Amino acid sequence: MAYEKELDVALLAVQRASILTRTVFSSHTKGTLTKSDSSPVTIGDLGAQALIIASIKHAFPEDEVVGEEDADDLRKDEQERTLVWDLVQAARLDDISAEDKIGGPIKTVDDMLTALDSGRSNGGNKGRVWALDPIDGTKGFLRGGQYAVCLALMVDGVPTVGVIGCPNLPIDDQAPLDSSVGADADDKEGKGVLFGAVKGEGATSRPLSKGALQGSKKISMKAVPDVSQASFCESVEAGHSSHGDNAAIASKLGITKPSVRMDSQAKYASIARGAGDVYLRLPVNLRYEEKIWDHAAGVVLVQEAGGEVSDAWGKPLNFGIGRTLKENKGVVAAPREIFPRVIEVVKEVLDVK
Ligand SMILES: Nc1ncnc2c1ncn2[C@@H]1O[C@H](COP(=O)(O)OS(=O)(=O)O)[C@@H](OP(=O)(O)O)[C@H]1O
Ligand SMILES: [Mg+2]
Ligand SMILES: [Mg+2]
Ligand SMILES: [Mg+2]
Repeated sequence: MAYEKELDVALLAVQRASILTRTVFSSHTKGTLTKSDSSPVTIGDLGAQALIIASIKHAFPEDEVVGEEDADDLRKDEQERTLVWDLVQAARLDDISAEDKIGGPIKTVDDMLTALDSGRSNGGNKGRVWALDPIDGTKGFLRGGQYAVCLALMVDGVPTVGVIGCPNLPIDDQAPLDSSVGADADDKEGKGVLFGAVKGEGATSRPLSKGALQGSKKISMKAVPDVSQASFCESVEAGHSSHGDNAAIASKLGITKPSVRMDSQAKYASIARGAGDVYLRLPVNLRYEEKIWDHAAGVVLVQEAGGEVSDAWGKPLNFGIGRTLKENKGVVAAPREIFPRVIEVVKEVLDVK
């Protein structure tokens, strides 16, 4: 299979980082700081980024990484640095050969900071670049909702390998998708899914474990013969996606089921496994540039599960022009057969604004 080693390393790296994020999710100490754009970042985001970049750099030293976070805060704040270091040391896969494939534990605090700081690539459309969101849906992570650990390899600007760890999603791909999935989520028994996909090779899900990779199953989007029966997912935060426009689109499509609101790329994963059908992310503020790490892994998953993804005007997402999708506004994802109808209605709603 193409990109077999890349997929293997990405799955193990995300699995190990999820051990760390789960520790923080269930702890009172989340070490939350506020970033310059007033969004939150926690010791979970920082620790997960350090672990994943260390894994990638061990297996593929020449590859570049576009990561959401950096080490600036930890270099200044000794208390926060110690909290993250303790977490990073404790997060280990309990299968030694799996742990070896991703380089084993990070050796020193300096190595941790170097790894965390190695996600500053500007991306582009040449060569191999990983897009990393160590915790996507940080607000959901803090609120007790869905969050996801997301990693994608882009080759010449094209998302090619995508891995998403969702510690709070039910393992069962067919579990019904309703508002309870997005709210008051937990990572207890029966929860925790690791999704993977390679361009041209299909998409899979398996339980998130603490050891070697186990039991993968092929996933695919659900057939939707009647678009009015579709269910759609959207962001929890009204500032990230226009709930009003999303509702107008659903209504024009004849959809009567209420939307399922959940944080993070768990939305892409949920439609890719056929639990939901459509993901609508209509822009609220046209000046906002979507970040490549918020979409790259989810896009591979949906495409490989039988879906299509574009921006709100039906334009393909361009991942090869830097750290953001500056040529695109909004995101729409749906099964291939109903995608043209969904985009038609999205455009109608946007045109009358
Ligand atoms: N204004 C605006 N518009 C659109 N998107 C934004 C905006 N501000 C932030 N972000 C990004 O949204 C990421 C989380 O997206 P979600 O779909 O999970 O949103 S939500 O948490 O359900 O509200 C979130 O990712 P994380 O920071 O990784 O949590 C942000 O990168
Ligand atoms: Mg994100
Ligand atoms: Mg994030
Ligand atoms: Mg963030």
